[in-house]
Amino acid sequence: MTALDFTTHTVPLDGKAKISAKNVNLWYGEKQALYNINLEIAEHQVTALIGPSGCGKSTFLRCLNRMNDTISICRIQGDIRIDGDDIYAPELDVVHLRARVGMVFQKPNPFPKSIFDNVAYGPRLHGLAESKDHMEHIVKSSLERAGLWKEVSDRLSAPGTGLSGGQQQRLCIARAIAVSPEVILMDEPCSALDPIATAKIEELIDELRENFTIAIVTHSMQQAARVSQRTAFFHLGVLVENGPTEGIFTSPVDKRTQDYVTGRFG
Ligand SMILES: Nc1ncnc2c1ncn2[C@@H]1O[C@H](COP(=O)(O)OP(=O)(O)OP(=O)(O)O)[C@@H](O)[C@H]1O
Repeated sequence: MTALDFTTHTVPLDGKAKISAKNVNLWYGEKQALYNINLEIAEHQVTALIGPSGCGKSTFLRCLNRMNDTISICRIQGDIRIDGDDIYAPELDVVHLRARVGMVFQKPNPFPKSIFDNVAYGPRLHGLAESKDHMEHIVKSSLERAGLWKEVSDRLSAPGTGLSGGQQQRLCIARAIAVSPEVILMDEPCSALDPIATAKIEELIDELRENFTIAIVTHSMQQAARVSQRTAFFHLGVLVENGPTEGIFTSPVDKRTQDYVTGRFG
């Protein structure tokens, strides 16, 4: 077995970092899944996390809103900050963190509630609406921003689970937006969708970056190229290369990145 190559090539951000991860190591039990990750995520940009299956991209994404806390055998070391706030600080309120850093999963997972209540869930939990009218405004504007309002405005009390797969995923995006997060994490959000629904979500991602910082895990290099401004390539738990997306795909520096983006493995 060849030794792991821990080299990381980084093209620094040209704007502000919203998230900064330093020397992040992570273990599931005895097995190390992330090795000394140093990555900055640019504000109001889309950062794609790519790499072969099992390379640690979802694990890293889940570090950013402490979703890994729910896995008892998971242990993390290092420093992750959002706008300078240490998200692993002992006094930090994880519920508040997850309102700042929302998440959209691979499979659309609306709650078994009405469309309205799916979107109103977070604002209710966090006491964000001052009145019934205010709540209605939050729900409407979240559905509008998720590009779903026109399709559901006449059936807000129908179950969210009755929508098509693509609509359900946009409902989940509306649910994430409703609490005004600063960052949205997306873990392969289009993998269960057909090409038309995928195109709609990709378009939406591009619009959302105006107001949010987005990190997206994707298996599709075409998708990473279409939606992201920066790309981070992971391999065997190591962050191999990160920089502007075009550079990663057209002139990668590391042989491992070259092999992946040219389809030699993965
Ligand atoms: N809950 C868990 N318990 C134990 N090991 C885990 C757990 N989740 C992930 N792993 C392991 O950590 C490593 C990284 O997994 P991760 O899911 O982050 O990779 P990935 O790059 O997102 O893969 P994929 O593209 O297949 O989703 C893998 O070896 C995986 O088996």
